[in-house]
Amino acid sequence: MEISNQDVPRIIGNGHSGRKVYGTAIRLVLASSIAGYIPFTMAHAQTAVTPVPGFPAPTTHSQQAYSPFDTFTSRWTRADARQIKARSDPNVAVGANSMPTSVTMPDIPADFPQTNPDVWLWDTWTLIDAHANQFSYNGWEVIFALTADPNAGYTFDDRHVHARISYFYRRAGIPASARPRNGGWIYGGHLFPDGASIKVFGSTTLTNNAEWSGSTRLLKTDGNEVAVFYTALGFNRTADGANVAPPVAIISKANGRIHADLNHVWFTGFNNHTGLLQPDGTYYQTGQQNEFYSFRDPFTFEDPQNPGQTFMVFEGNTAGERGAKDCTAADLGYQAGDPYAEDLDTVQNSGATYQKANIGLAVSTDSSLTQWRFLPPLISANCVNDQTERPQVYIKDGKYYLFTISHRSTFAAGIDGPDGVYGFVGNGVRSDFEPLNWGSGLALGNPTDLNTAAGSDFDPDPQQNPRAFQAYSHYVMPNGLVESFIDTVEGRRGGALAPTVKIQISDAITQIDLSYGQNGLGGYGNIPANRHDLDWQGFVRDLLRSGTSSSANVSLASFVQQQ
Ligand SMILES: OC[C@H]1O[C@@](CO)(OC[C@@]2(O[C@H]3O[C@H](CO)[C@@H](O)[C@H](O)[C@H]3O)O[C@H](CO)[C@@H](O)[C@@H]2O)[C@@H](O)[C@@H]1O
Repeated sequence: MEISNQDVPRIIGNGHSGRKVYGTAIRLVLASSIAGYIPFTMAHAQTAVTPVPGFPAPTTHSQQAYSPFDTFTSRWTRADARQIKARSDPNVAVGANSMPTSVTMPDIPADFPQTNPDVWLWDTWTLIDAHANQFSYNGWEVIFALTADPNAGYTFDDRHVHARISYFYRRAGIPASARPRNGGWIYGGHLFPDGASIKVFGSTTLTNNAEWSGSTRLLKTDGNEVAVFYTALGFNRTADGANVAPPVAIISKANGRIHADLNHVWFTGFNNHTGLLQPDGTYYQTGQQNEFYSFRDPFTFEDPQNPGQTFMVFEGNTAGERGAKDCTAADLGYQAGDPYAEDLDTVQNSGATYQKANIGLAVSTDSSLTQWRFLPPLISANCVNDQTERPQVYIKDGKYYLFTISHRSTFAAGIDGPDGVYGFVGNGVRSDFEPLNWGSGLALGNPTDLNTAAGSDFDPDPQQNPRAFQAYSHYVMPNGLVESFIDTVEGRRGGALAPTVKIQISDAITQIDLSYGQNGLGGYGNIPANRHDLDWQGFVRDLLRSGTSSSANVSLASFVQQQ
């Protein structure tokens, strides 16, 4: 039986709470199914999803767009997240709608190169404009990364409380095949002057502070002023590293200027750091509500559907007391009569109420981007996952993708999935987002046991599964290129840029491009600019005039002459 959109309950359309709603209507197609419960195959928006035997059907998400200022928050439900396992296990998910390999990052070799032997680096991002185009500056590609000192006496896992934002640069326009194996990034040093970022905390007493992720905007594409949006972290710790109070997290901004000559790139400014946002306890959980709260990782952008406004997405948690048993049937997201649905009380008593991530939204209220106002979250993952980190907005073919990274360890009881990048698609910044890839959300995960016929779970046992944590902090770049950093491969710790991979993105489906690089693995740290600032041509003229004839400069010159 088919029902038209007139018959669909008012989850969509202009009548819903008087909200302005964007986009097209949906159709539900009912079909016969297993086990005699209300049978259906969904044909919402574009993706048809058939339930996997033994698993629930995913939640119906219309992809319907709402105004960014609306109160609608989409849900990544338990019914959705259970699709990760349902559709990953080749023993279960055979045939259509399964994803045994299409969302798995290829194996990184254990002999990977360090990006720089003198620094550990992890979360990495690029110099972008308001639409996430990646700019070179005067012929140099520039990246920013969280870094720590491998020789300072702390462990790789304790690096977070010592994190400083650093920058790296390399000549633009040279193909990955002509670069050194480690990508050829030159370490530029810490981005901010020593002692500058702690000023955000004013007179608050701290034992130490750190700089966490992370995005950098070239404010005018024909200028050199940049704004760094980052998370200032303040800690009060005992000598053995225990927090005596919840860390203070302040989403902050500092402005500076980029400079470059024929030999190097450098920055000035960044002396004044402005705190922009701290959680409000209404939409976004505070440290008082939960000492393990997450509030960080700002990413700013302009939305073509709402010209003149600058928005920010960030990582948050649903406000309220830690562990409060207030997940709802909608957070679980099961269809009526689904035999594989869970009981709400059982879920809440499992400890899942400690996992309540969200992706937050804020809007700037001044032209200098120093005043911001919270808007309701875009997505919540109540009773599903505790951390939706480093969110980004990615617009392609008129579709709005929200990508976010998450860990296996932060999924709620009863849900399993790999460390990796998860994604959601809608028709606007605020949408009823459909989790990518058959409702699961998984866009690109680390290799797991589920990729082998013998596998049955995401067991990170290093013997069976030495690459379960091979890479993390994936960032999706123009043209579907995805960069990340190496965490652990066969027990070897990384702190280096991972090989770039490429995903094909088409509506609600993503698939790794195995024709990219060698069997899907491109160059280590292949993070190319897709735009070049206006001085680029002049810079290259100077370069040619200077007679500098290193192989890199010759490659650059020949590349430019082809443009
Ligand atoms: O360094 C803080 C920034 O890093 C992010 C994203 O990578 O948060 C990561 C997080 O740590 C986990 O991920 C690590 C891999 O990067 C892993 O090595 C570690 O074992 C994990 O705990 O850092 C905090 C503090 O540990 C934790 O809550 C996160 O999951 C990003 O969100 C931060 O800005």
